[in-house]
Amino acid sequence: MRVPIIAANWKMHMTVSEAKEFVEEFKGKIEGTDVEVVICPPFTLLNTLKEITNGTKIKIGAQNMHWEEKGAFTGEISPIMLKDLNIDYCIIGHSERRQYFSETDEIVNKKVKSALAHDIKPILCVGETLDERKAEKTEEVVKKQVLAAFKDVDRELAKEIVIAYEPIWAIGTGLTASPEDANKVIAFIRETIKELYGEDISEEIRIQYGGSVKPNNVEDIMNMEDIDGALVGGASLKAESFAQIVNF
Ligand SMILES: O=C(CO)COP(=O)(O)O
Repeated sequence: MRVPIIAANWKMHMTVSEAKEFVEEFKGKIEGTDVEVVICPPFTLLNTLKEITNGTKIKIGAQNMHWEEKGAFTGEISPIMLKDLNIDYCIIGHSERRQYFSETDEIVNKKVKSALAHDIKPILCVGETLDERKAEKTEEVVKKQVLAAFKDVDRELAKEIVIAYEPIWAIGTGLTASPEDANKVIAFIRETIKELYGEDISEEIRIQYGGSVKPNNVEDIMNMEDIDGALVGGASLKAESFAQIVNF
């Protein structure tokens, strides 16, 4: 049985006072949930959020990390620093990082391996552009991203990775893949994991959908057989709407 996981990606939003207000309202609304709930805020909020969510069901993740433990990498944050704050998860390879910060499949693979080595669970993002979808290359693109990200990752650690399938054309656009289409690609990703690690790992690994998930479409998405959760951007910024999503 895979435990569903719904994660907030706050991207470059929220101040300390906004985050405190959010948690104050949000924590009481999700007490009854069996879903694993993760909030991934900007680095500046990790410490505060870790403190104020202590004793709640909320886990905290970062949105990015460097793969090295320390060194002359101005502006970067290392896995040691994240672990120092007891951070549970880290989003890796989000399409915005691939697109605006030139993250390649090789970099994503280094970050995935480094996160796992430091006991941080990666939320690994993959997904195709609109042009790639129109050219019917979705499976090819997603498979290449998955194979590259999992390169040299041991079986036992592989199952700790959460994969987020986020079609780029559905992010922040209000367009969503239909639940059936999203499920089809996610089932294909699961098949790819099976080819790599066998059926037991592929049945255990959790795969989320991301891209304009809202309170009004989350239930249809979560009801699909292969979809184990959601990675939510815009609709995770308000406690009320993110709580509705978690309580789908
Ligand atoms: O990129 C996303 C989550 O990582 C999705 O963002 P939206 O939910 O705003 O489309």
